[in-house]
Parts: sequence; structure tokens; C-alpha cells
Amino acid sequence: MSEAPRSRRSTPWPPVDTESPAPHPDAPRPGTKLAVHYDQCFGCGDVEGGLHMRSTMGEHALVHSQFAVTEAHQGAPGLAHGGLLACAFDEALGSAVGNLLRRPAVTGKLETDFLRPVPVGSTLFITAKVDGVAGRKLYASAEGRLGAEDGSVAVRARALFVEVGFEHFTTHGDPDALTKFRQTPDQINP
Ligand SMILES: CCCCC/C=C\C/C=C\C/C=C\C/C=C\CCCC(=O)SCCNC(=O)CCNC(=O)[C@H](O)C(C)(C)COP(=O)(O)OP(=O)(O)OC[C@H]1O[C@@H](n2cnc3c(N)ncnc32)[C@H](O)[C@@H]1OP(=O)(O)O
Repeated sequence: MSEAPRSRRSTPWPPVDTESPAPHPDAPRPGTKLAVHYDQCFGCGDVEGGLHMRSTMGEHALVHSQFAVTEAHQGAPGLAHGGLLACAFDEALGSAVGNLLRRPAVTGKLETDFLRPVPVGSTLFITAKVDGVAGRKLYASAEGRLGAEDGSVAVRARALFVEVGFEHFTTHGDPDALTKFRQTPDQINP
């Protein structure tokens, strides 16, 4: 297979002027295995058919996540579903934003470039970083490599997260959201 294009993007990133993301003083140290943020999360929780992703804080404010693609994640025969790949990147990007900045945020916009097929049985090694901050707008990007940290780039993604108050989750989701976040072992306390 020929090399995937380095980039298919034409718009600048971040799309607005931003400040450099200053990691929170309590951001996990490099090498820390990151906590599940909610045990019913489809991305990282212990959910049947979920993605069961695990993430680790790396050097240089990078967050490393792995997504092991199983038969439960197929779109075409033998290949990962693109929507689930997008989900994996939402999780990896959200983990970078949440853990580095420790600011509660939701995904406002998520873009994905699918550059190579991702087969069942493969593991996608995703590296995510926060690119810039503009008030409540938090910009992050990631790339996913096949089979190893230095494998071929199969997927790239970038996202805008918007900072919200914790009442976002209780008002729009579950009134007991804060209790449920806290009940998740090791999660960062809201
Ligand atoms: C889940 C996290 C729990 C928190 C725990 C905290 C720490 C835990 C640590 C780690 C966490 C680890 C992992 C997390 C992993 C995964 C996370 C999954 C995340 C999700 O799965 S999350 C679900 C999907 N997500 C939604 O369910 C959002 C629905 N949505 C809304 O709730 C509103 O839409 C909202 C709040 C986004 C904005 O609403 P709003 O009224 O507050 O603010 P407003 O509209 O003014 O936007 C403010 C500025 O963002 C610009 N802006 C907004 N959207 C834009 C877009 N699409 N494109 C371009 N710009 C956009 C505006 O243009 C404006 O820009 P400006 O200020 O310059 O005018």
C-alpha cells in the first residue's frame, strides 16, 4: 500500500488564536496510568462491547491510549467501524483535555481523517495532546498508529472541547451525575 497522505487538511489548527495549554499543577506525572473517568463510559468503562480503552500520561504532555479492535467493533467485515474509531479518538482527546487541564469539558466538534483500514485484531496506539486554549474553548489533536507506537498512521483527529460547569452533567444528564463520577474508583474528583 502506498504511503498515506501526510495531511488532507486545509484549515489552520487551532482555527482561532489560542494560548499555550499550561498543564494543571495536579496533572498526573509522566508514566501515570490514568483513571477511568466514569465506570459506565463506553470508551473507558467496564461496559460490555465497549472500547475498554486505557490511557497513560506520557512525556511532553502527551497522553497515550490504546484501542484493541475486536469483532464487536466491526463496520465492514474484519474492519473497525469508523464511528467507533471516532469514539476512540473522542475518548483519547477527552482524556488529554481532562487530565492535563483538569477542566470539565464536553466535545463540541470532532473531526476524523481515516487514512488506512484498521483491522479486527489490531491495536490502535493513539497519542493525543492539547494544542491551545481560548477561554472556554480547548483544542486538541491526536493520531493513531497501527500495531505499535511507531506504526503506520491510520487515523488522525482533532477536536474542540468546551469547558462546562459540573451542573452541565446534573442538569442535562443524571441528577446523580456527581455522585456517580465520585463512585468510580480512582476517578478525578469533581
Ligand atoms: C466527561 C467529562 C467529565 C468531567 C470530569 C472532569 C475531569 C475528568 C478527567 C478526565 C476525563 C477523561 C476522559 C474524558 C473522555 C471522554 C470525554 C467524552 C466527551 C463526550 O462525549 S461529551 C458528549 C458529546 N458532546 C455534547 O454532548 C456537547 C453538547 N453541546 C453542548 O452542550 C453545547 O453546545 C456546548 C456546551 C458544547 C456549548 O454550549 P454553550 O451554550 O455552553 O456555549 P456556546 O454555544 O456559546 O459555545 C462556546 C464557544 O464554543 C464555540 N463552539 C461550540 N460548539 C462549536 C462547534 N461545534 N464548532 C465551533 N465552535 C463551537 C462557540 O462558537 C463559542 O465560541 P465563542 O465563545 O468564541 O463565541
